Amino acid sequence: MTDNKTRNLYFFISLMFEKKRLIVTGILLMIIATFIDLLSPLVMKQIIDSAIPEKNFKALFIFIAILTILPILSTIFRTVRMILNVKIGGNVTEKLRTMAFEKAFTLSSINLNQLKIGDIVDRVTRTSGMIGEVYIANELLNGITSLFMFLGMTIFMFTISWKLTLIAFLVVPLVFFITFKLGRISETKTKSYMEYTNNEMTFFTELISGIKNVQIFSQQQSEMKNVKNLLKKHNEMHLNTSIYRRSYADIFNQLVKSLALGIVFAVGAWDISNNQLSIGSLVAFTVYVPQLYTLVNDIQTAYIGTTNVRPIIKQLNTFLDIHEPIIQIPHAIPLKNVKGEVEFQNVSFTYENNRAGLQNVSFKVQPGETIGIVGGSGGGKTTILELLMRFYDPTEGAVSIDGVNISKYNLIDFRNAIGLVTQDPFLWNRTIKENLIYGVPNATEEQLSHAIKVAQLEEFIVNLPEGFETVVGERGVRISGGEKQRLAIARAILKDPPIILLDEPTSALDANTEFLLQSQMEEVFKGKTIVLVAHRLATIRNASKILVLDNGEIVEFGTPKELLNNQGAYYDLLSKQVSTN
Ligand SMILES: Nc1ncnc2c1ncn2[C@@H]1O[C@H](COP(=O)(O)OP(=O)(O)OP(=O)(O)O)[C@@H](O)[C@H]1O
Repeated sequence: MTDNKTRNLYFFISLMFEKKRLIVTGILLMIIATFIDLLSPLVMKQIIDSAIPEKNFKALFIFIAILTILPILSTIFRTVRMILNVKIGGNVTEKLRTMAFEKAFTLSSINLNQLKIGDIVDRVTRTSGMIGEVYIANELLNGITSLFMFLGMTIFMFTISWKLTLIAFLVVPLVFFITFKLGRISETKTKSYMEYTNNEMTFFTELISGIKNVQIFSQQQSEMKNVKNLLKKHNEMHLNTSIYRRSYADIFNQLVKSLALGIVFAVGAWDISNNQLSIGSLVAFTVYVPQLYTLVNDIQTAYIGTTNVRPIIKQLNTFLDIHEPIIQIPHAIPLKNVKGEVEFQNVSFTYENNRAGLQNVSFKVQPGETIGIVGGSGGGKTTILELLMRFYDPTEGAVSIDGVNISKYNLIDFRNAIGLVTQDPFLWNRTIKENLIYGVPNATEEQLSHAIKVAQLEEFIVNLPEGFETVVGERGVRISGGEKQRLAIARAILKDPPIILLDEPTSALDANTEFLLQSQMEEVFKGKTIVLVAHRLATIRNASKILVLDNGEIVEFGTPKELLNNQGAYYDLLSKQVSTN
């Protein structure tokens, strides 16, 4: 749904035309309501000009009854119209939120590293809501209907007195002039307000997720000071923006309305004294003029709203148009019946901050082999897995699976062929079962029991108050790091992909559980290609090959036996670990 061209204002407005029937019904309801409103002054005119002077009490009674019923009917029609507007605007918001979510799901790691969670949440919620629910539902649709009404009312008033109509219109251009001026100022104010609230939202989102850290470092006071400053500035900016958005316009409109009414009254009174106008007609005009200016007010609000929505649209467009480097090429190759050969050919990779992750890395893993990757911290081990998941594309060289560059594969097929277990796996705030079958919704009870048995989770789950149905908390806060890791391993077992990437998957386990889990994993993962990043060298003792990395470069590659015989980097690492243990 997200195209790469920036969407203009018309694009956003056109989204509401999906609900054409509702729009037409709303306009019709409004025409009826306004027609009803226009009738009331006419009835008043009849009461004053004929029923009272003729002492026609029957007519008077009927007119008064009509006067009582008309506003009720008008209110009902207006209310239904308002509900329709909310529905139309809500539909636009829903569409925009869907677009924003679709975009969010395609964000590559490069963009996710740069964007802030607060920004993404803002685009998906507030920005989309402001366009659909506020601008379209409240301002634009009201303005369009009022424009129709304004034209209709002008004709209606003309039929009663062209002279008073022209007088009532004398000051209308003044309103439109001021509207134009205010619109321009308001757009600038809204722009800075949006930028400010955006940064504020990002700050708050980070602060809330870091509350524990605030407590650890006892920074409550200083963070509270930051919060108070931000909130104070927010209030000032909000007030300033609101004043330009509405208050000045309201005062000015009232001024103009009173002026128009005064002139109409003066000219009307003069005409009555010269027998050129009936009292009833003047009374009708004193009702019409404020109504007319209410419509002008709505048109004005729509105009100012249109200028204000531009910066909001720009923000949403900027998000929707973010360039995605990791895309699926047209006519991508489906990846079925994976053998599991993994190859890095002269791969170099630089992170976006120009820090080299890997330099000229080449190695090959045969189907069914296990390769252990070791090396110092920051050596590039995780980067190898990130490239293998195609979270990033290499700056140079190629990563291939079964002899084909992975960028040529259908992205979904490709990611389905790989299971990734990280050191700190992400868990949803859902039940254990829901977390386990995430990505494998059709897993059977037997598969589930088998996976938890292999992952050494049976006892843990049995002892939970609600077993499989226990909710693990946001990011799995209610369970331990080791339990999270075992759940992630169970998930990979359930997914059963031909290639498995393990990034220190058992680092949080005690030696005994790790040993049991390892031997079980070796059994169930037999025949699969495994890339295992390890700090504890004991975990890769049975690997087919070992790759030693340092500063993004390969310093050694071979079978464990070969590397031991070499007495090089791997031998040194192993000796250090043995002596430390
Ligand atoms: N998202 C990123 N943006 C910029 N630089 C990064 C990013 N991720 C990693 N790096 C840098 O790339 C280099 C390799 O990092 P990598 O995570 O692959 O190392 P590692 O061998 O897995 O380290 P460790 O054993 O500490 O987990 C490091 O210098 C790291 O600071």
